[in-house]
Amino acid sequence: MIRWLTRLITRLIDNSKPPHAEEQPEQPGSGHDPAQREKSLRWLFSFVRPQKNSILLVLALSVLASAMVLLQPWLTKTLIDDGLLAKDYGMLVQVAGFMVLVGIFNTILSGFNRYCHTRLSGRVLFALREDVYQHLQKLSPSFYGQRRIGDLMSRLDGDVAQIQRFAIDALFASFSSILGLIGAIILMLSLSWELSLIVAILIPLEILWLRWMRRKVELHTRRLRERSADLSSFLVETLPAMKFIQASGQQVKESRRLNHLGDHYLSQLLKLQIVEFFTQAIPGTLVSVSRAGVFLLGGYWVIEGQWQLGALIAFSTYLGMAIGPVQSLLGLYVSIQRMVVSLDRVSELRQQPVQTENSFHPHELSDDSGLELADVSFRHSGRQEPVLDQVSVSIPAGSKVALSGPSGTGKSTLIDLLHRHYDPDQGRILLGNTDIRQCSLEELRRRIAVVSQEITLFRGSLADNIRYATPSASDEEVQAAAIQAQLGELIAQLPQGLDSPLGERGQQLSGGQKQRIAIARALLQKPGILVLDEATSAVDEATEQEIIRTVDQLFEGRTRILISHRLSTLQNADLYLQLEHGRLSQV
Ligand SMILES: Nc1ncnc2c1ncn2[C@@H]1O[C@H](COP(=O)(O)OP(=O)(O)OP(=O)(O)O)[C@@H](O)[C@H]1O
Repeated sequence: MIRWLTRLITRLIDNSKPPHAEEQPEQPGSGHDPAQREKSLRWLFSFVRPQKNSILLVLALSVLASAMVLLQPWLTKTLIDDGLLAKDYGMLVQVAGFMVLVGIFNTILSGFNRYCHTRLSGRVLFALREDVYQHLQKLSPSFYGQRRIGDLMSRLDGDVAQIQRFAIDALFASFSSILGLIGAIILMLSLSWELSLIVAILIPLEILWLRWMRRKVELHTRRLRERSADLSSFLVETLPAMKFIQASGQQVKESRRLNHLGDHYLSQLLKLQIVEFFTQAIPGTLVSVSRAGVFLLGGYWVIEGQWQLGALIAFSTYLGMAIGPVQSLLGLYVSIQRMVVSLDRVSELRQQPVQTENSFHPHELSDDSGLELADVSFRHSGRQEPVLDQVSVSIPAGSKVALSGPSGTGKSTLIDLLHRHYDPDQGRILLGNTDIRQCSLEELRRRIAVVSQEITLFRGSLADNIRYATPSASDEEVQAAAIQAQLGELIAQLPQGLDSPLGERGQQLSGGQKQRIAIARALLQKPGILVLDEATSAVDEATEQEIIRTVDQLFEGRTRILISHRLSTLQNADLYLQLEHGRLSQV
């Protein structure tokens, strides 16, 4: 069933490229490959399938709701022809009473239907978003280095919601439309088959028109989604940098940029609205013409006494009911185009290759394992020069290593390779005797704690931030790690001590305080290898010496790798390594 549906939709949308496609530079997420689309649609329906029971319930409710809607005009017809015109008071009271009951039942039904529908639709939305987010969690820093965060947000938010709207809302809308259409046609035929022909002429005309317009809708929707991503990117980029913008006196320039982006978005939105207006306007006009035709011909029959007034009123209501579903089905055809744009954009993220896969059968690691780089070469994608060129080094377990080298030479990249954010192009990295590609990623990253220059802090208390990588740590352990990392003074200053909230990204803390939080985090992680990558650059030399003494004391017997441009940080190491021009040498 799902396969049939995905094929049908693929065929509906892929029989031609959008206009001017050849003039457009290929955007990420603007794929037109039918096989790819079918795969994306199958992925989409994999979130709908687990909701089978809820779907059946909502479908059953929709059948009932459609029956209630179809009943109303029939009751009106009975009221007019058998009650009013036949002057039958009993019938009049009976039908009026029944109408009240149907109305109450309809209200209860539609409230319950809406509740079930929202629940189902929300479940699909969150499952979809979670799946994409989980995939994004596996992607390497190079992916994030190339992408605008605002664009990713726009895909995860706006595009996923657009897809969900189609996957659930539009499918139900089409189901009730088909039901309503079938019911209305049967009742119209029973009233007058001659007048029913009018609907039969309308439908092909509308289909032809919409087939022609849908390509334009797709093109303009794609452009609108891109403009929306531009706006999100702007906000994501500038809001966290407000202090810098103020210090540089560039507020007016940034406001102008926002205005400019807003104008682009608005003009694209208006273009889309114009296209959608014409898409709807022609079918709307055809409906008015056909309704007038029914009243002319049917009215003539009533005047001539060949037909009853109630039947004409009921017929024209059913005509409206038949045209409504036809239009919403054709509208669905257009909304598929909108959904496809979003599906392409989200699938493009979902299909980003994961560079470092987790091992299926991870090897055990021991805590006192030495580290070895054997002929390791690595080049960042898009760069000519390798960062590491056949690097080999052996670091015995428990040693203190000083790693230095000019800025931009690849020290942090080397650490990223240890953490498997990337895998070497050539060579192997061994922990103990195990290639780190054969370890569990989680275990590897727990065993190698990296404290870097850029400290990530989240909203939450100081304690929550310290135990981020070790959520099971007790309050006492958190307290001990904080004191060891020289955070005692900060804790004393904060109103609620360790439980004080840090605010967004810890903006109220100094650089040195943030670094000490990161060191406390690493202490709590109890790693076999600790890497301090310029981790103490934001504290004065005396505090730095104090932290390094503490680290040496606490991590005695464990491997420590210190990266710094300050010579004082690198004192008393067992091994001095210098990285330059891709080569690692002992000094
Ligand atoms: N994701 C990436 N994509 C492409 N190139 C990158 C990426 N990350 C880093 N580089 C490049 O790799 C080289 C090494 O960068 P890296 O950050 O490892 O240097 P570093 O020695 O740690 O520098 P610093 O001492 O200034 O922190 C630089 O030329 C940098 O521009």
